[in-house]
Amino acid sequence: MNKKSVKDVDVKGKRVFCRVDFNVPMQDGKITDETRIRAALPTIQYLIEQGAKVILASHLGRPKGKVVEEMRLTPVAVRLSELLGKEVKKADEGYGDSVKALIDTMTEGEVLLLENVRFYPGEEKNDAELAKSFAELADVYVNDAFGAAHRAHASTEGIAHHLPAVSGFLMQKELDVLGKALSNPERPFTAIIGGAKVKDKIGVIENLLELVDNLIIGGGLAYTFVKAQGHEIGKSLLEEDKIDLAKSFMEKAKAKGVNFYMPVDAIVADDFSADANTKVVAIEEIPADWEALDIGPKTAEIYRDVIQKSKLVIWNGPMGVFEIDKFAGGTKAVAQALADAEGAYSVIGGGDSAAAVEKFGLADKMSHISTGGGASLEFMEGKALPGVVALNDK
Ligand SMILES: Nc1ncnc2c1ncn2[C@@H]1O[C@H](COP(=O)(O)OP(=O)(O)OP(=O)(O)O)[C@@H](O)[C@H]1O
Ligand SMILES: O=C(O)[C@H](O)COP(=O)(O)O
Repeated sequence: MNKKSVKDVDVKGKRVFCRVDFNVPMQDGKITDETRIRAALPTIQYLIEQGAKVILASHLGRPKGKVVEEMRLTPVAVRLSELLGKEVKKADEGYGDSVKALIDTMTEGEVLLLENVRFYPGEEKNDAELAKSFAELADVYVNDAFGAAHRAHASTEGIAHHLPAVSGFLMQKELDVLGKALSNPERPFTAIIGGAKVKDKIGVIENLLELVDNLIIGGGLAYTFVKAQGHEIGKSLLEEDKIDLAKSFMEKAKAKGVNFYMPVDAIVADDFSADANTKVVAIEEIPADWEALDIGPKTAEIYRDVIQKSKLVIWNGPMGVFEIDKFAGGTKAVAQALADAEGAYSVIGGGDSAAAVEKFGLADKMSHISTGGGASLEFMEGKALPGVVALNDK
């Protein structure tokens, strides 16, 4: 990567504003998945060891510029303190005099977590004044929030214009792994694209069609492609206005010699629920009153075979409604195929696919699980990430 990292600056005794992505799922005030907190530890620990005054900032949820009590970062400070084995102070504000006073009392190696930066309307607007207010708290800016790097916000982009601005270790690792995969892929290179909607995956399919040997389609978005092939899809998810686009993707794949894999069978249900009646049908035989909620066993077998023969696999989006056990089989089969494919480097593109791999207990079998959902998707679309662009060049 051509951006400076935390190793390229002297942080000893300095106040370091470190943007992390602690946007973790919470239920009743409890953190239900702490992956993102753990992923930020190497940078935080390094800053502590180097004798920096570590000022951490993050968003949590989407409070839309207002204080939302349930979205305070207090539970994160408590957990982080346990993971670091040292006290993490927690500010009740994100900037201003009260925060400055707290920072004035900090000694080298101490850690302070600021309040949710999205409590301020200026954060998501990338307001210049707010960015300055954040910058006034520190001497150096470190961005380790890969998960939020696709957002041009005051704490991810604006602040970088006021301080020496470098990347953290997580940011570096994510960019290195994803960047290498897209610029110099080992072949055969396979991309698996699932999830709910074609509309959300247009950019990524377009970009990957230029790069991959195999493109595997699954999830709700697959049925717009099935319809584009001329089959009836019953009540399955359909984006009418994307049928022509789906056709053009299939034609482009053919022209480029990309193998385009689509479901050949599906698990259909008479209702979108855990108690629905289900059956396996061939893809051209989806009954009018039923909806396809998972790929079928024959499809899973074909996809497994392609995955096994690949050297690099990138996966974004589940193959079915994996939150309901009855429709989780296809997603699980793909996850298992990746886990078993010893010769393949497997990259999970964050979001729901990462949650699925966790749910099936296969996370430690994957080569890299991105901490960014939207960020990894935009990266795979070939877009520049504002939070990265703003950092200092080497
Ligand atoms: N056949 C299907 N019919 C309806 N919904 C489906 C189907 N297959 C998958 N889904 C749903 O798609 C959702 C995931 O889609 P989404 O596009 O958000 O995936 P993603 O890109 O992995 O997520 P993220 O945006 O978090 O990265 C899941 O909630 C899943 O239940
Ligand atoms: O969860 C994420 O993908 C990141 O933390 C970004 O969150 P956002 O989609 O609310 O900007």
